[in-house]
Amino acid sequence: MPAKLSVNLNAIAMLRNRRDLPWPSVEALGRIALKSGASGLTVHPRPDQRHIRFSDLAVIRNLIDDEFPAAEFNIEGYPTEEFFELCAGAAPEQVTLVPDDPAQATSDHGWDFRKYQAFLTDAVARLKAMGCRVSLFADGDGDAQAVEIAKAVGADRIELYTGPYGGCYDAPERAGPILEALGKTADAALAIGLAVNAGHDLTVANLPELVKRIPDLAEVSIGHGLTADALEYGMAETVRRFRRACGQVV
Ligand SMILES: CC(=O)[C@@H](O)[C@H](O)COP(=O)(O)O
Ligand SMILES: NCC(=O)COP(=O)(O)O
Repeated sequence: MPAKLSVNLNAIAMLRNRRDLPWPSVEALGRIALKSGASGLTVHPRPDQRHIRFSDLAVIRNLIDDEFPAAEFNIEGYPTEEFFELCAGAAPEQVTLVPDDPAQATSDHGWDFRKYQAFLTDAVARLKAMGCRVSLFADGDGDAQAVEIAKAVGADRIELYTGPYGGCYDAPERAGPILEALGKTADAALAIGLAVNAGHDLTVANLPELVKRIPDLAEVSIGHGLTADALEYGMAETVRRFRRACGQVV
């Protein structure tokens, strides 16, 4: 089965937060994404709420429940008490735990599974008790032992951190070994019954090779590149609408 697409709304929320105005609306754009066949919506609320606000979570939960009951809500973040409370309130189908420092601009590494084994065992158990599927953000460095620890702490899935792969956009000759290491990590996970997600800096250009190397990829979550494309491919019609609003005959 082809990988499912979960649309990450963080970039939309970040644009919205430039002004004290309700647009672009995470609800409206989330609705368009789901109407267009995305299988879920992803958010990564950070403690300073610089992208997704905590109040967005109920809006997205209601959107899914009321209009797209087959879709999934995926919430990503570092497991603080505040994060557990957000998950308890929003009841996401999937939680992806990410080892982010609050000051980090964006996610840039997976868990150190050896160091955080006990911590993750507790966090995963708490989330599973809430009924959430749990995925753990993992470096795609081919470390099979790390993947075994991800399984041992009770996770259902890992999410491969694809930032270094996405970073090869201007030097595709560097992508081969990075893709192979991601593939080896996925092979190790799938062999022990862990499903595999992937995300970070994925694009229309780099997805085909990724899904070819990892045909059993369960889900990709994509925000930044997808939002950039939405702007680029939506710009022409939008300029025509504004020209009409100016009274121009278009
Ligand atoms: C875990 C991950 O790689 C992404 O979810 C990332 O956190 C996207 O969030 P930002 O768009 O806020 O960088
Ligand atoms: N989990 C990765 C994600 O949700 C989106 O990352 P990006 O496409 O914004 O880099």
